[in-house]
Formats: sequence, structure tokens, C-alpha cells
Amino acid sequence: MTHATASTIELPTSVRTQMYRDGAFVDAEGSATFENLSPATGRVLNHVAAASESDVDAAVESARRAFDAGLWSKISPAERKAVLLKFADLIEANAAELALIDSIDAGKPITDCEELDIPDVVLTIRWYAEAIDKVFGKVSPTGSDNLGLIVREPSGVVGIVVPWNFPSNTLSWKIGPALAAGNSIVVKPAELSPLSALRYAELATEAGIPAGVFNVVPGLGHVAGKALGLHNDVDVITFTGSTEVGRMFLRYAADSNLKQVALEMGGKSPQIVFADMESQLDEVAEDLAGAAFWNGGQNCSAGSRILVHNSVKSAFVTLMAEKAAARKVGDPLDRETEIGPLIEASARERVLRYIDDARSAGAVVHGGAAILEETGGFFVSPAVVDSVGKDSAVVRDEIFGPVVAIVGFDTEEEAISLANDTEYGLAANVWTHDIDVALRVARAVRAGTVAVNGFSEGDISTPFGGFGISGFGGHDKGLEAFDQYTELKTIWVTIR
Ligand SMILES: NC(=O)c1ccc[n+]([C@@H]2O[C@H](COP(=O)([O-])OP(=O)(O)OC[C@H]3O[C@@H](n4cnc5c(N)ncnc54)[C@H](OP(=O)(O)O)[C@@H]3O)[C@@H](O)[C@H]2O)c1
Repeated sequence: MTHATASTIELPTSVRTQMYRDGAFVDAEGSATFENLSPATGRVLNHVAAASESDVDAAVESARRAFDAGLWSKISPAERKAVLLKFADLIEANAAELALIDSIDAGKPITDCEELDIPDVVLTIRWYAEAIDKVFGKVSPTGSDNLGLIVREPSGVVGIVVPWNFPSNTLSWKIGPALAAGNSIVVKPAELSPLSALRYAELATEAGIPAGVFNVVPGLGHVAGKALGLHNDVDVITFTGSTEVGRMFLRYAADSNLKQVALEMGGKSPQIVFADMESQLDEVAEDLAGAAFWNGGQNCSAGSRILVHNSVKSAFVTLMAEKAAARKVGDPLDRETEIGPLIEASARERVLRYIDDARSAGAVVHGGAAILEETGGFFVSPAVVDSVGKDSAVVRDEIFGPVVAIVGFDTEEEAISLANDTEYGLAANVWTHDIDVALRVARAVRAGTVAVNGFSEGDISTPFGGFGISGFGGHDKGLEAFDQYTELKTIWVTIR
């Protein structure tokens, strides 16, 4: 394994650590900052502005001013499209640097950032830019005395609160449609990965998005995030993160101006493998190892719960254990690395505790050890947990680490029942050659996205959201995302 050392970690010189407000970088109130740590070394990378409640007020004021001025909200969709396409071009031109920022800041493998995350951002911004001048309103079916127009208008000031596991993609799924629809935004990036959001704001200004339309308030969740959630002049909150904090945003809305709230939250996504996949079990195991261990399992839709037919289970577990052992864990800046460190020390402790508890309860665990790096980073090798009861914590809880639990089934009904035995409902995956079984199961499993014969969250054209405690109030991606950022208005005309 290559060892990262503090001296090999150098952030790009473009990295800025102040807040972004009204088209410029500014200090937080009292020049307050928080320590931003490197997950690969556990050491301080830099100090980033910690927005206070009054900093959030100022950012919202700036967003509101820009919205009311109409330089973005009232121009034609085609004009916004032109600017957003330039924004996408600038992101593409700075892709290598943005990938490096996310890799260092969030401990993500550099190849994932370069090949998946940042290209996805470029695609997303372009897709919403291209879409916005093709979205039509409606005319209602009235008699000849009336004209009923159903139009969509930008919502106003949108608060965007995001987690650290995909600092760029998750952000782009929200800023793409929010900006295209004409809103002003205030972004609260995760405390653990605040840097790329600041760079996106700067590039947005360079592209021609007017000052005040794109603001960033880095800071602590219970301060800056809460202030945004409770703000009476924020019209919409779009949140991605844990169910626990998602619930808080509903309370914040209830306790303030009843702002619209859309929540994308966690999951414990079932991956169902039927017996007819026996001849391709190796291919299935490779796909499901990716589903479980991609981004170190720190993925809301991680395939962390595999349900496999008992006739092929033993062979499948052996294959999964091999796939897990073959995954290269290490320095996120090493191009060979497939799994970087977990995001912080407490995450590693939590993941190891789940593994130990499962083992103590009689589970067979393959892999799943702490890797003690001289760098001090938070590394854990991927774990495959077998012979585990369906009610054990490792099967039920979102662990958010490289741990997959495997449970056997005998019938299709049992597979569906196990799949739905969760409060979550974000994603699922079914593997079978039988089209009837595939479609029956896809219909029966309660999840926002069900993939067939390959782990996937769909593409930018398909909405992404969850059932149950995985989602509330709206979807990211697809044209459906515009619903989060627009208000529906009826204009009723009497023809005299
Ligand atoms: N469904 C999806 O699309 C999706 C995608 C990715 C991740 N996730 C979910 O995100 C979770 C992991 O991310 P996380 O640990 O960063 O989630 P988190 O703790 O819920 O944090 C998400 C965001 O909320 C902020 N926050 C924390 N406490 C807050 C409070 N009291 N009031 C207002 N804001 C607050 C955080 O700020 P700080 O960073 O300062 O704490 C961060 O910006 C997992 O559950 C995962 O499943 C879901």
C-alpha cells in the first residue's frame, strides 16, 4: 500500500476558505473558522470560515436582493441556459483541480473524482441548462369564456444543505435545476468537505451568474445549517444527509415560515440475487462488490444488504469475500486505490463496532479490519458478513462504511418480504434472467429506484428519491427536480 504523508498532500492554490457572498469571498463574523481535517492523515488541512447565524442572514439577504433585482430570476430561460453552459465549460476546464480538491478534502479515490464525480457535475449542469428552455406550462381545458394558464415560477431563495460523501455530484443535482429555474441559492456544504462548493461559486460568477445568486456559507450544521433551516426568508430547503437531520429540517420549517422541504436521506438497499444467476455468479459478485464498497460504502444507495437464493449462497459468499479482499484500500491520491479512508475517526470506530458486534453474535466475517496506516488516516478493509440473523444491526442499520451483510432466501415471496423489511426505501437491485420475476420484484419492492441486472442509480434523466424514511418532498435529477425549485401558479382569465 502506498502511504500518504502530510507532505504529499497539497491543495490547489485556487482553494479559498472564506464564505462566498454577493459574488465575493468574505470572512465569517469575527473571522471565525473551523478546522478542516484530512481523512487520509487525520491532520488539519486548513481552517475554513465558520458562518454564524448573522452570516447566514447576510447571505440570505444577498440572495433575496439578487432574486428581486431579476437579473437572473427574470431573464429568459434561453439566456440562463447560455450562462449555465459557460459555467459547465468552466467546471470542465477546471475538472482536474476540482477532482483533486474533493479527493483531498473528502478522502475519495482520485480516479473516482476524475472519472465519475466531476464529469457528472459537468453533465448535470449542461443537462439542466439544455432542459430549461424546453419546459412548457399548460393551458387548462376551459370553456370559451375562460383561459386557464398553469405556469411555474422560480421559488425564490433556495437553501441547499449537503453531506460530504459526494461533495460535487450531490451539489450539482441541486444547483443545476435550482439555478436553471431562476432561483438564488445559499449553499451550506458539509463541515467535512467544504472546499469544492466555494470553488463552484467562484466559477459561477466567472461564467456570468450575477452576484448574490450563488452564495456559500460553510460552517457547522447545528449553527449555519440550522439558521438556514429556520430562516423566514428562505423559500425552499433541499437537503441530502441523514434521516435524523432530515427530520430536523421538517421541524425548522414548521417552526418558521413553512418553507418547502425536500429531503434525500439514507438507505439499506437490498440486492436480490436469484438462483438462475448461478452461471454468472462471478459477474454478479463483482457488480455487488462495487455496489457495497464504492466510495468505501459511504453512499446513500450502497448495496449493503444482499439477499441471495440459498442454493447459490455459499458459492456467492466465497466470491464476495474474494472480491472484498482484492479491493485496494489506501491513499486516495494513489491511482491504484479503490477504497480510501472513512471520513473521520468516529466513522471508523462505528464501522468496526458493527463488525465486532456481528462477530460476537456468531456471524462469519470476511475482512473488515482496521488498517493502521502510518499516515493516521481512517482506513478499514471491506467486510462481508455472513450467517447473520435478519434482525441483527448489521442487516438493519445504515452503517455507511465498507460492510455488506448477506442473508439467504428460498422463495420469491420471501425475498420480497426481506427486501421490504426496513424503514428505508431508497434503492434496490434484482438479478435474474427471468423477465417476469424481475418485473414482479421491481414492482413489489418499496424503493425509489430499482435496478435490474446491474447496480445503478439511473442517469441524469431519471428522478432519484426515496420511499419511507429515505426521502420526502421531492426528487433530485430528471425533469422532476424542477418541481422542488418552482411554484405552481394558476392564472385564470375571464374573457368578456
Ligand atoms: N439520498 C441521497 O441522495 C443521499 C446521498 C448522499 C448521502 N445521503 C445520506 O447522508 C448521510 C451521511 O451524510 P452526513 O453524515 O453528512 O449527514 P448529516 O449529518 O445529516 O449532514 C448533512 C448536512 O446537514 C448538516 N447538519 C448537521 N446537523 C445539522 C443540524 N442540526 N441542523 C442543520 N443542519 C445540520 C451537516 O452539516 P455538518 O457537516 O456541519 O454536520 C451537513 O451539511 C447518510 O445517512 C447518507 O445516506 C443521502
